[in-house]
Amino acid sequence: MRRFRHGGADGASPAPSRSVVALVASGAVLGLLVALGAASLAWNLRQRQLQENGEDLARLSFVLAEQTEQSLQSITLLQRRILEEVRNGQIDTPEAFRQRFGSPAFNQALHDRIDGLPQINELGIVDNTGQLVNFSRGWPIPAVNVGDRDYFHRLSGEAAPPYVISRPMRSRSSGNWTIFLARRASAPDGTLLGLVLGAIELSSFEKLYSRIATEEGLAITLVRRDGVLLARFPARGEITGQAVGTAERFQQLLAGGEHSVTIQNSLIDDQSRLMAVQALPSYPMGINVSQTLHAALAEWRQEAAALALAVLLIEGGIAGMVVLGLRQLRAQGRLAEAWAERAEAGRAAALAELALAREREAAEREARLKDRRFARALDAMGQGLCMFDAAGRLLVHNATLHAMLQLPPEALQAGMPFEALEAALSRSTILRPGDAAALVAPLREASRGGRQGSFVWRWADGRSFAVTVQPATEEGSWLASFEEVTERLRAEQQILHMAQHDALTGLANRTLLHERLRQAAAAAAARGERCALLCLDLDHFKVVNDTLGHPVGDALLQEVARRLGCCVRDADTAARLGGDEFAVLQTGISQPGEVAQLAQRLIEELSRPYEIGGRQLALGVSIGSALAPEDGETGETLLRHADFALYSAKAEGRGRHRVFEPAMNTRMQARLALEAELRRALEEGEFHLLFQPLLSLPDRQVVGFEALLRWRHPRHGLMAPDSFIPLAEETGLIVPIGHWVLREACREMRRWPGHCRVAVNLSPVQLADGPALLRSVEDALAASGEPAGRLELEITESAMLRGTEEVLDTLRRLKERGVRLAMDDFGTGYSSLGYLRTFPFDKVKIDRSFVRDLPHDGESRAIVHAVIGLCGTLGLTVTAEGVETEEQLAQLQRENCSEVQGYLFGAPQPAEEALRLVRGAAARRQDGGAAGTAQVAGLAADEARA
Ligand SMILES: Nc1nc2c(ncn2[C@@H]2O[C@@H]3COP(=O)(O)O[C@H]4[C@@H](O)[C@H](n5cnc6c(=O)[nH]c(N)nc65)O[C@@H]4COP(=O)(O)O[C@H]3[C@H]2O)c(=O)[nH]1
Repeated sequence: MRRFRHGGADGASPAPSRSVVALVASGAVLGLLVALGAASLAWNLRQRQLQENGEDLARLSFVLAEQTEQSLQSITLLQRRILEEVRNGQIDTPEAFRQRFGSPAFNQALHDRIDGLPQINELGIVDNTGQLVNFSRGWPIPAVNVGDRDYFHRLSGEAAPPYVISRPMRSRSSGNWTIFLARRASAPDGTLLGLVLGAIELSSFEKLYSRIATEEGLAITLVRRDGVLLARFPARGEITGQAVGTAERFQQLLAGGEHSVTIQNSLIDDQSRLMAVQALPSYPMGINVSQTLHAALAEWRQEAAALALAVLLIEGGIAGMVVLGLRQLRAQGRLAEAWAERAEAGRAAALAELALAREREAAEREARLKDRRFARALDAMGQGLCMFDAAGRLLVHNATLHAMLQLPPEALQAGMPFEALEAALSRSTILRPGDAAALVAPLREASRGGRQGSFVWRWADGRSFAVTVQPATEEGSWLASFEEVTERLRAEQQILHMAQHDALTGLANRTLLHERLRQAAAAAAARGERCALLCLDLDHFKVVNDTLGHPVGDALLQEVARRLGCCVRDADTAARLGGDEFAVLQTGISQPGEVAQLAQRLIEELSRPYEIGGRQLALGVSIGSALAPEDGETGETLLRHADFALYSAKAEGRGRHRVFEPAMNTRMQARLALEAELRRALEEGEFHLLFQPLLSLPDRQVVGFEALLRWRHPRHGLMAPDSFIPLAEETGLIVPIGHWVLREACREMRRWPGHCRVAVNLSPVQLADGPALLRSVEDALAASGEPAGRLELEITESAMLRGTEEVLDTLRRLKERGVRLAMDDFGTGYSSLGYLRTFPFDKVKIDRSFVRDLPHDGESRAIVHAVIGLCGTLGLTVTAEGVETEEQLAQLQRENCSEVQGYLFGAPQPAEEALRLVRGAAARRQDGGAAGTAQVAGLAADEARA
């Protein structure tokens, strides 16, 4: 009381003025510290945001570079195979090159080779003058010359590089923006023979990028290392093919290491961008994935705004407190004066004190309000937040964190140590056992000064949260923020999954299989852990796909993949290598017999009938396997050896499993040589036809011949069709060969009397392309000038098994044209009788396996009886095949069979002998009498025996 009176008396009180200065100074220092702390926090958040976005961009550029590399690898593989053919075929002049690779047969081969490789648009062959001589797009080849193209100049000159990736240009065959991967074919003396071209349309890259680059400000660019722009999303068509940088700039962007991320000014849109550049490992190209800084920092701007608001509120709070303190000091001063001047005016002083108390109360209310506003701002943040002091006790947290964890309001309390926090989290209804401990352990570590930075907190229910731990103030307090990143992680996982899995079946793709194979082979070589690679090929899938259409083919492949998945263990890898090729990597093998057991299981499972779209389908599977480390120590060797074993399995009749043996290496070379020879045989005229007579009953008159193909091989001599037709069907060569057979058979028929027909065998592969078959038949008939009714086409019953509307339509159109249709090998397929009603056949040929056992075998007798009876009802001719004895003939005559064919009447014979046979028979008919016919049979039987 005295102190106040004294100060008030001399009018210059030093104590209150010192308090005022101290109060204002501490308010200013506190405000400054808060502002500095917030600025530092904002800067750290910005750096973290850039780092996270940069990592995302780097990951994406890596995945896209891998995928582009794969596309180019598939072209390179196909080109190398063609260049190997140049070397193996000892092609050493440009003329020989043009002849070998400019043929229709090679056109079909090109088409087949890119079948199932959607990333390649076209394969082409160019001669040494730049003239296009073949391409996979079709036949005939348009007159196109690429002699003026940059890649032709570079590859045709001296010291040419092994290959060139062209500038983007409009393809002269398709008109679309395209880049070419061109390789030079040289003779052994270095002479230019021509080029092998692989084309990729740029729109395929741009489509892919547009699907991926959905985030704002994202751009994906494919560039050549010399800075030429190949493709970009968002598209900038006007600068495609132009240099948008230099080789130096490209190097500079890569300088930061494999996954370098930098901030650069884009040379394309002049915007400041966060860029990640990834070079392709084997080609002079790179992927640049970038995001505008504006878009990259969008999230950060929101956080910074919330922080600024929070700082503003805190600063306001501090200012309020200072003002309040000043007022209080002033009030104290006034009160002291009042005490001094009016000591006896107790009542007035009491009133003043009361007023002061009210004022203080109001100021406190104001401060509480500001606190609440601050808390509300914190709660409004999208991220969950909590702050800990240096001793690891909870200081502050926001409502977002509460909501995220679905905790009751009182669960988190200021001052809580970690043990209490873990106990509180364990009471959350959505956290599972272990989730709380998984969070608190790294937080505790952070409080000891260990782990600061970001980590992902995964919940047992599949959700993930990015937790960022960072220092908050110098006194050792620190902040943990929580953001749900489940969707973002899922999207990243999905991109990774897409790059490693087959889109149709979801199985591992070739890239992933190679990776796992490499790891397993390395483990086998280093630690003796055995693994095996099984290569699978679906028998006859191509025919099903071609005849029933791709949707059915796709559904079938998906079902195959599902069954495959059921047969293997989790540790194994089931993969689709493309088309109908699958593979299984079996690991952890203790006995080699386990491989055979798995192969048997796969054969049984995949051969069970399939029900697709209400239709029953049958497939077989052939399997080849190789075991590591015995059969190969690297992934490549294992794959090659399993492939050889697969070829052996297919060659031995399909539907079986073969284990790799060293001798297969040699056999494989022989098979590849046979394939090359088959291609050459057509051009060199090594095929010819034999003709086997068809006789009517009961008069035994020759009514036609079946044309049967033979190959006069320069080294192996005469080859029967069974030894090369399956390979011709597999490679598609059966189409040009079948066309030759039709023309040749119709040409020969012109020399026979008018009542004699010629029968020609059709392969299911020919039947699969109806329009091409119709053209081929038209062409053969037009060239011979003979009526269509003299041509009979034999279609095997197994081809009909895959019958569809399209096949039926082709048969109807052939029938409308007047061609006769015969069902061959009747009785060897399923539900044969149904086909006779549905398909427009004129004739049925009973398979020789039923005729062989006549007349003694009761079952064969019953089948022959039933077929002849049914065909009689339907008005169809019946030909019995493979008649060898008089006994068989007598039984067939008893059943009223209408036609016969077999060694008893004549073996397949050269055209001149067939001609002599019909002319002799005609002469004898003019003489009249069955004696003549009997002679025909006797003569033919002699020939058969000879
Ligand atoms: N045991 C016995 N066999 C007899 C008798 N009479 C004829 N054969 C043989 O039975 C086969 C009849 O032809 P296929 O059933 O159409 O069966 C043919 C046909 O499916 C196919 N083929 C032949 N030429 C062609 C062709 O130009 N194109 C197509 N796609 N396939 C052809 O090759 C198969 C085998 O032809 P080839 O070896 O010439 O064998 C011929 C013929 O020599 C007999 O009394 N007893």
